[in-house]
Amino acid sequence: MRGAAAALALAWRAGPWLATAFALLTLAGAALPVVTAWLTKSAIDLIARGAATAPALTGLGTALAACGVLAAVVPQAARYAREETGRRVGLAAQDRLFQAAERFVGLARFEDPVFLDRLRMAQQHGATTPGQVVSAVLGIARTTVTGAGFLGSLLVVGPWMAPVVVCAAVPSLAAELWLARRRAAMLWRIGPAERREFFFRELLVNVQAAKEMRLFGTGAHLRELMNGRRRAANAERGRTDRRELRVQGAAGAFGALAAGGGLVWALHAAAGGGLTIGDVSLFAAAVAGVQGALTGLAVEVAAAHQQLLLFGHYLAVLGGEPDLPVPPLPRPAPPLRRGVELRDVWFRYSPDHPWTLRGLNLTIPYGEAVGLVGRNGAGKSTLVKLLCRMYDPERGEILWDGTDIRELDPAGLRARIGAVFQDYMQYDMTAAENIGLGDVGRIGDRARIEAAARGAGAHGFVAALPRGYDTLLSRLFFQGDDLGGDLGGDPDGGAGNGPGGAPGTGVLLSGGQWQRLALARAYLRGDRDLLILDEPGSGLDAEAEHEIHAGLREHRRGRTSVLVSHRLGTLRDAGLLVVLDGGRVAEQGAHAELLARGGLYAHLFGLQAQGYRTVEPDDGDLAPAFPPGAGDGARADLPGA
Ligand SMILES: Nc1ncnc2c1ncn2[C@@H]1O[C@H](COP(=O)(O)OP(=O)(O)OP(=O)(O)O)[C@@H](O)[C@H]1O
Repeated sequence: MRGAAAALALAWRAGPWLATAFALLTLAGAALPVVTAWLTKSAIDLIARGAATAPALTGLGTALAACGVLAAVVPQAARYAREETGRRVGLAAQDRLFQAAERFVGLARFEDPVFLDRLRMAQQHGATTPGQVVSAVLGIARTTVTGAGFLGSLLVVGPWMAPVVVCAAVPSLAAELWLARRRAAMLWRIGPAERREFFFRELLVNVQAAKEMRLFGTGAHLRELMNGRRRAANAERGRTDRRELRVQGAAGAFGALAAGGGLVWALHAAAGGGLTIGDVSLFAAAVAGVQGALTGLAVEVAAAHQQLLLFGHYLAVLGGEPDLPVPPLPRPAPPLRRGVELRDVWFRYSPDHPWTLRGLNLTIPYGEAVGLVGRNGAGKSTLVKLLCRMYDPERGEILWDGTDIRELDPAGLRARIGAVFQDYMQYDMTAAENIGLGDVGRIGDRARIEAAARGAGAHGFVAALPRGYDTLLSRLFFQGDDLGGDLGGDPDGGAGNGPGGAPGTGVLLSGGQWQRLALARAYLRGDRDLLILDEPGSGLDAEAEHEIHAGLREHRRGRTSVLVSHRLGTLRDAGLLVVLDGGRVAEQGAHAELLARGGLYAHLFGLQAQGYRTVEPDDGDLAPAFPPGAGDGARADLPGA
């Protein structure tokens, strides 16, 4: 009932007038068959009794014709009202669903397969169920009106037949409800297989996957994995369909036998003079009408029941518990004045995963450029995500100027942070939008976007694109064929970039160019209190890396920032270098201090520097160019020096 009320409320809010019109048209359509049957009976009886006068026949004929016209028009109008209601409800339901998904503060929900299955069901059924429930409720009302009308007629013509016909339909109703529950359970059961099938389906047409698929010849293998999921899901669906066939067939045959028996009685009664010919016509229409109505009722109730069971997933997502606790009245995140401190932070991605951070203690002082270093898997990106509160530590705390970030408004905290993630996004949108999404409040501010692009070394190649900043960075769509319009929009309002204003194709960027755009996106938020850059230069050529890190050094001066990089040369002048190992801070200090200490940093730095040596081993210099403790003497050989 809660689901039905929620679905109906959604439909009502989406368009009260439309919903009312839909209801009235449906009820009018329901009354028409009963009125038509009575008019037909009256006409037949008048003619059979020889009492038909011309005006009476004209009146009845005109009324029947009017019913015919209405019967032709009303269902069309009702269908339009239903479709329009469905469209509006679909939009409202989709918007509410994605708002709800956005309300989850962190990332954990999106890594939980049960939640993802539920989200898929919610997406599939959230948009359509409310419209279908409205249809079903009105369908129930329609069949009830039609059924009640015919049942009344049956009571007049053959009173004992009415309960028989009703009882004959009861098994059908019970069977439909049982089947609906089984079908909803089956859809939930096959959800994971269908989600995997969807994954393989997307993979098979994904341009990035296409390269490896062609080279490694994995297409057939992946296709088989996809088909296997479809076969398994089809087998379950087939089993359900066969069960429905058996159960519905038996219930239908039972009802038909009852109706057939009644018809035999009516024919005998008419032959014996107990019923008029008009009565027989009305009786046949009434039996068919009541049975049709009851079967329709069973189907509508069952469909609504099934939809509501599935709609439960939509409501579960909407009313889902927050993934990370937020106090009812969170404090606004204040401007950073002292720094961010991680105190004895323990974190693992779930209780099934090993600890990623194990009692990590670290202070990021205000105004300091911090460099974060460590082997693959040491936990650097995890630390970055915790700083943005994508997850909460299981033990310990993260303090923003002394306040636990769990007490702060998450949106307010994030508004104070600018970041480039290691797995940054490449949006299939225009270059301006790709940068502007860093700060949607300024997405139309072309001057700021250009300034951010210049800072990230992206302005040159963006300006040289066919439509400059308005060039679509995608080959998935045509430029200018978007009915909804671009977010950042062309200030001149131009449409396509093809010849004659026709839609043109977009452009693809290189890996390093994408990376510079991601950096520009972060620069658009460059005035934020904390700047986090996770491997911002990994795809850049040597020249670009040098140029960008010089810009970054300038940008980070006096700002609180964390830069993660494996290219240790780019971090050497960070005020504080922090080395992570085994989920803890293994060492920290300035470059020279760490080299002198001869620990992990010195080891990694030495290995990397060896690769940049200009002196060949044959020259007698077999030792690493930067042995532990070599200090600044070897600096000249390193890029970014
Ligand atoms: N979303 C996740 N779910 C489960 N485990 C994860 C997740 N993300 C990372 N991990 C695990 O956490 C550990 C630390 O990963 P993280 O990405 O923080 O390392 P990193 O230091 O940034 O490594 P790299 O230098 O390779 O980027 C790894 O063992 C990884 O498998």
